[in-house]
Amino acid sequence: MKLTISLGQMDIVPGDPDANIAKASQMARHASDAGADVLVLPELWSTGYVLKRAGELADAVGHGVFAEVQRLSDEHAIHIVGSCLSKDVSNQYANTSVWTAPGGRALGQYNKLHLFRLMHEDQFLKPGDRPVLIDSPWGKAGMAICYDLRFPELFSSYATDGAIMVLIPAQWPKVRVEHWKTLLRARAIENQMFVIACNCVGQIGPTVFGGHSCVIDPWGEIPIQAGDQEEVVTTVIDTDQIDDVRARIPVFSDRRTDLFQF
Ligand SMILES: NC(=O)CCC(=O)C(=O)O
Repeated sequence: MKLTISLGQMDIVPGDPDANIAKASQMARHASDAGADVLVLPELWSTGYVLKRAGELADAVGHGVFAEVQRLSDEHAIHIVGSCLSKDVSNQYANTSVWTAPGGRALGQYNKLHLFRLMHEDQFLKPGDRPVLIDSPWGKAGMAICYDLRFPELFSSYATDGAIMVLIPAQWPKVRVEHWKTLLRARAIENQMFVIACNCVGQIGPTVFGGHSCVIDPWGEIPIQAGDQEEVVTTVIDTDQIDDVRARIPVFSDRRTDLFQF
């Protein structure tokens, strides 16, 4: 099955949801004009890492920025995935990625499992308590956010549970962009699935973000990779490629499940 994906590599305006929603709106229009089925946005794209202002900037899922995304998804008939600051009924904050589908519905939501201490997430946010696999119209899709990329067991659990792709919104600094590229490729190759990752660009405080948003196929090839500027890039993937790669090198059948847990 063919799936057209756009990555909206945004230069996030810190602490200004209105400015970022305007950018997301332009990106959704651009992606829709390019024929995309799914638009992926970065991690915390509506606010950036201004976690000290979570009380003012976080929204309950379904409200505020999440409702704006639903409006964009309906208007442009496009699925949208990206993470924003959320709050729950007890006013606890999380880094939440929602898969928003046209027609006024969300297919699922995921709270970042591994909080990134270097950017103080552990001081402000509550970690997620479970992996989330979305039943998308193109097959099962695992949800991950940025630092989660360093934890291969999350990706291997998704693959074992039938994922054909994992979507990763991120704010990954330029200084470690080689880790970003290497880990994304490794996760795709070792799990023989598509890895779809959207980073941001620009600078927030002292941190410069690395861009290089990309889609990686189950063989480790990179059909599309952005540079280090704000842009929307689009590519078409064929989910049937997964069966071809898994037939060529049957790592899932060859796993030593008698020795290791997956
Ligand atoms: N926002 C993040 O989770 C950043 C993760 C990161 O930079 C890393 O090196 O890992």
